[in-house]
Amino acid sequence: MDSVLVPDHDLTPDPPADLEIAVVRLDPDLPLPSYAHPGDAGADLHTTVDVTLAPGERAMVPTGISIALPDGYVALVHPRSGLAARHGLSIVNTPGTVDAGYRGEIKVLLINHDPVEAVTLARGDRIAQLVVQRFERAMFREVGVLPDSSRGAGGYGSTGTGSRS
Ligand SMILES: O=c1ccn([C@H]2C[C@H](O)[C@@H](COP(=O)(O)OP(=O)(O)OP(=O)(O)O)O2)c(=O)[nH]1
Ligand SMILES: [Mg+2]
Repeated sequence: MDSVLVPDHDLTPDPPADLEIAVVRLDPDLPLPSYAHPGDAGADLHTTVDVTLAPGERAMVPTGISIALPDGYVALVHPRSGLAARHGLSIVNTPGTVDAGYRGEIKVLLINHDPVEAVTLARGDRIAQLVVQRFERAMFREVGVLPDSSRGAGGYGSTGTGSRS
């Protein structure tokens, strides 16, 4: 091994942001999206409304913010693992895709997967997290035959589940 990359996210209390994103607060009483810890990938989003989801129920929940991403960036709306573990709460379309040109309010399509318990969220609760990423814009060039690969058409469990070592 040539080198070991040493993480510095715990050593730098407040690392500089890599990217500035314009945000409009449609609900000025609620905070901007924010990272819970230095080095976190996801900035938490808040609900502007009280909401209760019965078992199996889903709802489109407003976050009170709209953003303008620079070209070449996307924001992905991911579930929070604590809510998933405790309540079975997830996102129907996880991860939701917020396109760079979208200027509307970011909304979260929550779903309660718990078979028995309802889940209640209060205005201001952190319900999801936004991960901002660069992406590549592809040019889909049609060809007659694809290049060979080791995997080929194998998928959907073709390698099994046991240890492969
Ligand atoms: O979880 C999400 C997913 C999407 N959006 C917003 C931003 C996104 O840019 C827009 C459209 O999303 P998407 O492309 O996933 O939906 P669609 O069903 O393809 O709608 P459209 O035809 O408007 O693209 O909706 C959200 O606020 N939250
Ligand atoms: Mg779309």
